[in-house]
Amino acid sequence: MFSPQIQRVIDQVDRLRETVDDHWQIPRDEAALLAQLVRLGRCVSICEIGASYGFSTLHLAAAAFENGGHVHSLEQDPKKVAATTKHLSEAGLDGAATVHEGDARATLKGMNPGSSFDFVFIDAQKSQSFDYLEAIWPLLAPTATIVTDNTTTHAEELASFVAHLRSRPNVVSCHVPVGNGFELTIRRTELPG
Ligand SMILES: C[S@@+](CC[C@H](N)C(=O)[O-])C[C@H]1O[C@@H](n2cnc3c(N)ncnc32)[C@H](O)[C@@H]1O
Repeated sequence: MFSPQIQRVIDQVDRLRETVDDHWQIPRDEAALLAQLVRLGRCVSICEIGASYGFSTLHLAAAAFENGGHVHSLEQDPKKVAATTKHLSEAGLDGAATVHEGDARATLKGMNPGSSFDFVFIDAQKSQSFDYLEAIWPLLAPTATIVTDNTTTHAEELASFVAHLRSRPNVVSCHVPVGNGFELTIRRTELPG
């Protein structure tokens, strides 16, 4: 599914699950599906909120690279920013992704990604989900996919957020029970408002 160089780094970061307490990365099957969604949508301008050590970032960047696209990944922990940047470089994907250090809510406010985002992966603090959505909404392309992680593992905590997402204009949205479970939302400006 990926080149040997990229797969080697993905496997290396995957092993952090056994050694690092704060890895918090999505399961392998979910990461593979994310990459397939980016490929399927031919997405080129991707935003990730919450990189951790770069497991999901590597998948998104590998698929974005195939599409000639770029990932902007937002992470507040400097140690994880450094690690993710290193992992991207080891995978030969440093040109396909930029890791932005800081609170995503502030980063998004000052952000000019060049082209509006056609794919967003939200995987940071569940209690801040509404803030991320409000900050990202003006930066979305007319057709955009938004994946919100943990809708199985944190179903109760995310219930009002998911209900809100589904009620927004120009949106179709459903639960995908893979990995941690995620909400797959498509915003298309020509859908009913
Ligand atoms: C679940 S982990 C991300 C896992 C990663 N997506 C993966 O699957 O490999 C959540 C990350 O979000 C970061 N985070 C939490 N709140 C944040 C915020 N407000 N801005 C930026 N990063 C944040 C944490 O430091 C943590 O590394």
